[in-house]
Amino acid sequence: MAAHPGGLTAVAPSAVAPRAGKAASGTVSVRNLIRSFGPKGVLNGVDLDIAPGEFVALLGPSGCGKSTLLRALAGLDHDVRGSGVITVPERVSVVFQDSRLLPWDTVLGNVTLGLREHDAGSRARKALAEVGLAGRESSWPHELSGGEQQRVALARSLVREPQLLLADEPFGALDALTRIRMHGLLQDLVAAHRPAVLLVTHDVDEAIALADRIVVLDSGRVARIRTVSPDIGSAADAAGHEALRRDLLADLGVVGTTH
Ligand SMILES: Nc1ncnc2c1ncn2[C@@H]1O[C@H](COP(=O)(O)OP(=O)(O)OP(=O)(O)O)[C@@H](O)[C@H]1O
Repeated sequence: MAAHPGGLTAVAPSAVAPRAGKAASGTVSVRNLIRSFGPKGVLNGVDLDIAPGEFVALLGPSGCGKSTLLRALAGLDHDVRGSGVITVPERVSVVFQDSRLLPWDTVLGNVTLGLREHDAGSRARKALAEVGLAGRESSWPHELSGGEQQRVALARSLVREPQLLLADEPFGALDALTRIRMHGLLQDLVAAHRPAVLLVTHDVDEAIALADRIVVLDSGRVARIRTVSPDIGSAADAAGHEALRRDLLADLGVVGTTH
């Protein structure tokens, strides 16, 4: 196991740094993860496993710690108090709600950013074609719509062939129609590249549409794990879809809601 690039550091003598390592197998494992910002406890003993190629959605009320968990897996937070053990694969990519493209570089430049391989350009062009942006390599980020910018962000993530894709509300800022299109695109990309995925979302329907398993976080702990049947999207299982939706809304404390 190697050290986590994010440096999961303990700053208080009473806190033990979350230990992090890399799993060659591509497995994700979180054990008894505790995290706090100042006096505020955010994650209070999270256990989570994600198998290679598995798609897990993370739902939970606002402020329950979803992004904190994702950031812990990404190794993004520094000077944070906590303890626990995190194991992630070697290659991890992250996408956020905003595309975080560099405004001073072209679409192609953004996708190849940091890639040193001699074939980076051709791989980036292929990734852009996969997300439906062939021919837009020379465009600047400001010339793209919000949905197109998120497509570039997805291409930038996938060109690195991640074993784990961490996605923090990647479609949260998009309109409903673009969002549905992006769901289809993400499904195609995941089927082609087979990364494990952890998707943070507020959207129950998005979670049901995309995930193999849905983890509900509450008060910094895993409150519920629900498996999504592969048939759930089919017309034949409309009742199953509705029942799962109802159960998840109840998990989230939303009762008596049908839509
Ligand atoms: N860097 C930080 N410094 C201080 N407090 C933080 C920091 N990051 C997160 N928090 C706090 O931790 C708690 C959990 O935040 P987090 O963003 O993980 O929640 P979330 O479930 O993703 O919320 P939302 O659904 O609203 O995005 C919040 O109360 C937040 O204010």
